[in-house]
Amino acid sequence: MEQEQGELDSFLKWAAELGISDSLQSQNPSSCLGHSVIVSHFPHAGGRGLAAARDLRRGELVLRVPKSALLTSESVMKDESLSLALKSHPSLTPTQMLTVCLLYEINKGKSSWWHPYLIHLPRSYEILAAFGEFEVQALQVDYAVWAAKKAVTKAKSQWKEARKLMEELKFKPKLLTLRAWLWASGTISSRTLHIPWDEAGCLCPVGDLFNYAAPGDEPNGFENVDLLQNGDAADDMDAGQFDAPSWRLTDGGFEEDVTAYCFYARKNYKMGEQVLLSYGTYTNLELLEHYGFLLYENPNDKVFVPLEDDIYSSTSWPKDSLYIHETGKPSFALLSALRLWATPANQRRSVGQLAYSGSQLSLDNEISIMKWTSNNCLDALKSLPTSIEEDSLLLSAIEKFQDYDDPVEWSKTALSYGGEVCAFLEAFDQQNGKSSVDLVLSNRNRMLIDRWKLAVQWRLRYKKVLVDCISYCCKRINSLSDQGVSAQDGEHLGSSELVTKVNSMSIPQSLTGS
Ligand SMILES: C[S@@+](CC[C@H](N)C(=O)[O-])C[C@H]1O[C@@H](n2cnc3c(N)ncnc32)[C@H](O)[C@@H]1O
Repeated sequence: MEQEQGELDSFLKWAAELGISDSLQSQNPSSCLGHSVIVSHFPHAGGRGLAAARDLRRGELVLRVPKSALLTSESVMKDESLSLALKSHPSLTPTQMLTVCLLYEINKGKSSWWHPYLIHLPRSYEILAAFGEFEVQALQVDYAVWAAKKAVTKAKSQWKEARKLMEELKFKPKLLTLRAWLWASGTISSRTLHIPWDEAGCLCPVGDLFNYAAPGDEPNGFENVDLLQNGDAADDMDAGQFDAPSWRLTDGGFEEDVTAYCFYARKNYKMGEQVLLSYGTYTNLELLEHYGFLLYENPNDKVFVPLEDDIYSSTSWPKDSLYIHETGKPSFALLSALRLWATPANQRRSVGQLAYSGSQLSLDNEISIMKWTSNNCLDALKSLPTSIEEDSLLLSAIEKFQDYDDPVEWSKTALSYGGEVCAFLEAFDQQNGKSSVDLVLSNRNRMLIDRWKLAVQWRLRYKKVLVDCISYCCKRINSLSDQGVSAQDGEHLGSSELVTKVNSMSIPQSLTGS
């Protein structure tokens, strides 16, 4: 513990020497922090992060990192032999190049200029590309499994393409492995910030200690520079957003006039509160893919359910706009597409304009699409191998495993759960070639458990949104039926049947955050 603190202190001193500072007025030579922010620990919101060192006002500059302190391909390539070697591999992407640059610096060990920074990087990452087959399958939902497989395959092929260059650069054998590549690309994916001169972005000492909060919580109109390294600007198709001015979603960016990366408080903070940064607008699957975590409450989450082919073909809305919001409400485009689809084909043209503008077409039409949507969500839930209750139990079991210090106790408890827990232990033993009892406490094994937990959390969030959607549809059906016009008996019956089913699907408190 003392050693850790000592290393952190020398890192902050090194950073101060490079001109990194959280103060515009005074420069403290022994630490770059202390005036606006300090390093702190937030076990339930990202682990290590930055806390307000005093009350901060929204818009205040909280950290400045000069360009000369940024680790970019350009800055690492000041090394001539690396620069020459990279030039002979022009087909590598900017991100592959930055990944090689990072490993190149790691390969130098203590002699790397960035050594004081590099030793504070996390040991491992939980991004999708690092998922093993077991964790991939634990996601259960087809499109998530597909995204994870794609991420794994992409990482492998990028590593293979870069291997020759890394051999030419005489990397230590350990740094030539896929595992080292996954670590380096995890670092790049989860920590780089946007810079205008390199699409791979930069690693920003100290600036990469800000944890994430989704954009949208702070009052509208906070304008600042952009930092959308992996992300896209909000592309939600909901009503009211079409004409929204493209106000920026982030709170930090590279500023040419001061040649530095600057970070601002996105809202007022009380002393001790965690100062958060918005890296961009992400769904939970995207957060998992790029950053290796997800949010219990993510206003930007989107859930997709399988739709019939003729729904897609009866509308011009893009497929990725047909989703369900975190609240359970179908997206604007999904409602519009369903309203059109539920209209007889020969009448669609006449109601098209109304449907695309987001209007309800008729009570009958609205009730039928609500009913269809709730049934479709129920079918999607039933098609998954485990229920919400089972996932909740499994999650609490995984949480218990994470707390165990005694491997024998761990494995005894694990075996008593059966099902997916036993399958995990088997997969785990196969991967390690040893018994899980011997290995359970190692960091690597804790990491496997962490990834499995994330997969279960993700699918549980998915299921909860479907349940909320069913609830939403039921309420709509009942309120439309209460309007008294055109509601058919069967429909009311159907909706209460759905409500009963919905009520029986409980959501664990740990996940709802309540
Ligand atoms: C730029 S780093 C932030 C600093 C990081 N916590 C550290 O210790 O170096 C981004 C990583 O922090 C973690 N993180 C950031 N925000 C988070 C949040 N709201 N919840 C959970 N983990 C978060 C994720 O592991 C993510 O990949």
